[in-house]
Amino acid sequence: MTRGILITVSSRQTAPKGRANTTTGLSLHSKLGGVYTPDLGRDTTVDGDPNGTSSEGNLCGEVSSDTHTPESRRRRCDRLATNYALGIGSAAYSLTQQSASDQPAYNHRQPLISNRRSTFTLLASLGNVIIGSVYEYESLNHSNGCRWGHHMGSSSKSVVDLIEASSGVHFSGLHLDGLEPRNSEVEQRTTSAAEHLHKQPFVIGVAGGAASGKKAVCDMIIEQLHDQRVVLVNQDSFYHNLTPEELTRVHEYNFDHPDAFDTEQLLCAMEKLKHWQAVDIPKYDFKSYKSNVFPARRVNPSDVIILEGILIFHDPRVRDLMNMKIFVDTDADVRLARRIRRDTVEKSRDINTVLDQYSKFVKPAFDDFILPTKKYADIIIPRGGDNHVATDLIVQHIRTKLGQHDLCKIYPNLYVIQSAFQIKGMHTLIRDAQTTKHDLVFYADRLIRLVVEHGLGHLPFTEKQVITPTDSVYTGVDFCKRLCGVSVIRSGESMENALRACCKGIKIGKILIHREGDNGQQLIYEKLPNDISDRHVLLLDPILGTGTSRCSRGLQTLPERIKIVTSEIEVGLNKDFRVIPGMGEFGDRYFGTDDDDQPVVPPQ
Ligand SMILES: Nc1ncnc2c1ncn2[C@@H]1O[C@H](COP(=O)(O)OP(=O)(O)O)[C@@H](O)[C@H]1O
Ligand SMILES: O=c1ccn([C@@H]2O[C@H](COP(=O)(O)O)[C@@H](O)[C@H]2O)c(=O)[nH]1
Repeated sequence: MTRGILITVSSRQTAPKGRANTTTGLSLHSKLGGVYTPDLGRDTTVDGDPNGTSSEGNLCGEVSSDTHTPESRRRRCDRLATNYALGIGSAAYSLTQQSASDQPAYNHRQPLISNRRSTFTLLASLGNVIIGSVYEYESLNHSNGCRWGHHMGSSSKSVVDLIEASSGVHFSGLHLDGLEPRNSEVEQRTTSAAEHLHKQPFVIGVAGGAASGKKAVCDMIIEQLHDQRVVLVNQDSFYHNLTPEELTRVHEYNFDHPDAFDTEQLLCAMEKLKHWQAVDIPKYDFKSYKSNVFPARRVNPSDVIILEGILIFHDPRVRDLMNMKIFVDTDADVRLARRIRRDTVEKSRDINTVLDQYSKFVKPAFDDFILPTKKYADIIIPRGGDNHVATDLIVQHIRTKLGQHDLCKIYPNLYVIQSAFQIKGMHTLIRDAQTTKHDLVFYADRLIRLVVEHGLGHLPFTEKQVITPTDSVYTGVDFCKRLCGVSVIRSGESMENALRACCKGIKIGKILIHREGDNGQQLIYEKLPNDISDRHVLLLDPILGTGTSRCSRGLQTLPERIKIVTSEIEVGLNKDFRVIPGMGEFGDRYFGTDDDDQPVVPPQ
């Protein structure tokens, strides 16, 4: 026997006529006066079964409480990790897992399945503000025995009430813990975050053994980026000054140990540069072993900062500053030969001292501290400065990143579809408060279709050969077919048609998130395909505008296999936490619920 909630109604915009599964009609008045018809589980279909008649995929079907225990629900949501989040405007929403580091490696031909505890990570990319919330799925009232498909808190309001409450400023699940909306402190925090993030420099780390050619590589990068503002910061500048006692026994001092560096001072300097402030960087003197002999070097903030040094990848806090990590990998004998020449010629040291230092400190430290950091590198350059192909590729990548939005420089998983005047034009119309509903829907649909197509382009594929009508072989690709969509009620429903148009018969689930949380719960309703764990998930949410600093954690911990695709990134938030320039209440505008004269009523 099956039991559960069945709420299926058609909204004027999206429900095809004649869909058979409507059993309960339900509509509500939005705060703005329009009538909104919730679309909970409406007309969701199964792969190859566009009528949604299969019991497997009929998400509007009834729900058995015993087959959907909290545990099974949790497991299924754990698996929601194979996701793509699609959005227009500032949309960026994803479900991700808590521990990115212990995930199985991404295999682009295999959907990822995991039973680990999930964290729902809500992401918003608002111009240069990254804000949002993170909350753990396990905290979402599993113990109340609530059934799959029901709204989730025992003392929660009805789904309809919650949708009603969700109208107004669209926050898509803003977690308001510790955040008092509309107070001036928060406003200030938001503004300053926006300012800081506005000019995030691109930070490149270059590590490798002493005399491996790090400086040579940096010089080549700087030379090729002559039209950009690039600064080089050497880890050498942050050597601790030697005490008088250490100076008397300098040959016993280990300059290759991580403790030889004042990493706190380096972090301080980087903090300033990242926040667009000039900084004075000491100049280390290899002869006196002091960094206060020469005047400090004034370093101005720049678009690109190169951090170079033997142990620059050693401290995780320094590594975390980097957008790109390069390890210069040069043979030990080449390094030694270069070092002997450099230290005898440039530093006037005698060869025995150089060899002693090498065997006592330099080589052991390379093996113990430097080589183990090679694993952190994004790029390993064999032969150092001789490798022109590698430096060309690196410079190309940096140029691409510099041409992108700041957020894309920092977060490799964020994709903004390439802007063209057509796209700008559609945004112009959608954002224009004077645009009629008819035009808004028309242009939003066009734009959404592009975002969906773009998102689908990120799906895994295999090579496929076909025979053309001219009997020729064409080598192409075959995209993964195990897909499903999950729309975030309700504005996400505006994207369902585009997804259906691109993927015939695709299953689409739904989630409802309450912006302020209902009894501490933000995930209010969910209806997901049973076999979601075997599918790649496209999460649909057109606009996302939220407001806590906790969100940056979400973006930073975003596993690579979760991608966010959007058509534009907003400038920021205003004092009322509305996305600016924004496009207003997209759901209301799209579904017509902001228009008293045109109520949307379900077909009876
Ligand atoms: N490709 C190369 N061929 C010959 N000598 C090199 C090459 N790259 C660097 N050197 C020399 O080796 C020494 C160390 O190079 P450098 O780039 O300063 O290494 P690091 O910054 O890793 O200490 C320098 O004297 C430099 O002139
Ligand atoms: O006073 C000092 C300080 C450092 N060293 C050696 O320098 C290298 C690191 O510099 P690179 O430019 O990266 O080669 C390191 O191996 C130290 O041993 C020194 O000899 N004296």
